[in-house]
Amino acid sequence: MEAMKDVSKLVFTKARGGRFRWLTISTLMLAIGMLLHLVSPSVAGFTPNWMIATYVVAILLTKPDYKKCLGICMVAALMEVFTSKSAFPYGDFASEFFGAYVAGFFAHSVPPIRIGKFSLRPALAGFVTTLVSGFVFVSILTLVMGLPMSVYVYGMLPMVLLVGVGNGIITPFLYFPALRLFKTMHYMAESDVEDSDHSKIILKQENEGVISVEHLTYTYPFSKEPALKDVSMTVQKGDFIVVTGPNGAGKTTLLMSMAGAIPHYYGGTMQGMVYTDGKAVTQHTIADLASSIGVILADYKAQIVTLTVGEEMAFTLENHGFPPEEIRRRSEEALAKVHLTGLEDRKVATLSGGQCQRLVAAAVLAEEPQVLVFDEPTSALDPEGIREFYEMVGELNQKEGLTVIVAEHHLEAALPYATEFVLMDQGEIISSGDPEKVMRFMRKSHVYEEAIPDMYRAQLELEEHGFTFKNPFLNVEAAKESIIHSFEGGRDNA
Ligand SMILES: Nc1ncnc2c1ncn2[C@@H]1O[C@H](COP(=O)(O)OP(=O)(O)OP(=O)(O)O)[C@@H](O)[C@H]1O
Repeated sequence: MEAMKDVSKLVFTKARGGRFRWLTISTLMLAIGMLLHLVSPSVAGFTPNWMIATYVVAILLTKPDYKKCLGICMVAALMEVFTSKSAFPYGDFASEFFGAYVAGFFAHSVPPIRIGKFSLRPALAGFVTTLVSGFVFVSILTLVMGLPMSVYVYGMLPMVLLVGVGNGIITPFLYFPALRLFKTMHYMAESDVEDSDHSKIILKQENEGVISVEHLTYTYPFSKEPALKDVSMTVQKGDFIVVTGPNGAGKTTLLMSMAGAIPHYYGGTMQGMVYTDGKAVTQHTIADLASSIGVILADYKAQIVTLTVGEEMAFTLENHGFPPEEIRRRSEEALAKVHLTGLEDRKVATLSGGQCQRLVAAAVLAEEPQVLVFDEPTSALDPEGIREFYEMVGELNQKEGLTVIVAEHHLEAALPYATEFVLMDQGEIISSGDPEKVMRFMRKSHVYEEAIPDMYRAQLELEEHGFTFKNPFLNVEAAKESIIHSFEGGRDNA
């Protein structure tokens, strides 16, 4: 470790984001490579190696780490083995092993080398990767088949050189249109800049808490204005935090930064830092973060990937490699917590919206996270569904000790459970603390005043007429008690 940075405010992060986009782009490129391989005619016995050209393009575009480069190239090799007419197709596995590292080297360590706006890197990467991969392939073929040296030297090696030149020409023709296409789809990073590497610095959490957001200013890729501006906030174990604010205030962005999706998935630029479990979010892997912080998105149906409740519960747990009895135990416990016990065989399509949402919560709970993050969970629920939802989340918080963070516009049902209420506007936290204090601020400053629940608004209006109340009207019981108390002599000026 080189340097000590204990002032989070100074930490700058640039991330390309899209941790999984490499998979999408590579799959598409390899599919294109396979099609071209099958249909391209050979000219005088010569065809370019489309598979190498397309995996080089995929690796240059997405710059995955070397392990992922190897993964991409092994898939390419498998496709080559299935379609190869060579006498020893398995040599492709060895040749593409070397190809992976050469292409990875060009992506990570070779600068773009520009002539005007045009980068020479794709042509060079296509040429050199094909030479290395081809050389390994023909050498193995010669050895395995016992071919004469003269065939190797005067036939195969010149052919490798020729295919290398061919690939040096076709690779840019694939690279630049693909770059343009994926950029218009916002699949690409804004620029060639590498992700910030914080591996050599010690980042120290300043405030204690399971999550600590410290002076965070964050700008999405392709965006000029920051979505969060110098936001600081601490989440303590067992907290129930409700975040509100007008549309575009930055609620989802704040939640995504606490869950680590920012910057790991979204990319963008960040000043300041978010810490979970005492560790900077940029120094966690996304897998670590996903198992300690469970996220239920506003579009929760997009998180369902299987057909039945039981399958959905098992899906992530199987991916974690848990044995069947552990999967059964965790599934049953998590379904019980969201009141869906016994529905394992039900088709997901037959569940109500509220049940689907609880299923997603159960699947997340089965991973036994410490923190649950809900982004606008009640936007598609009716009033009864909203009430039931908060009863369930309230139980998870109070009985199971889970820390809960919710972005919410429907405050009436959420606030009775809140230990802390946060008001955001234009990317900033403008008030936070107990719900009563923040709602008074909303009323006084006219920021998102319309979201104040009717019951509490009535209390504030009555207070403006000189009444005082024992308890804030955060739920019917508290309001009833306060009104009775007031009639029994709590009125100030009347
Ligand atoms: N993926 C994105 N790329 C670029 N800008 C984004 C992206 N997502 C959100 N923004 C912008 O960031 C700002 C904050 O958005 P965010 O979704 O966090 O607000 P919000 O308070 O959750 O709003 P809502 O209540 O409408 O969901 C907005 O200006 C929004 O346009």
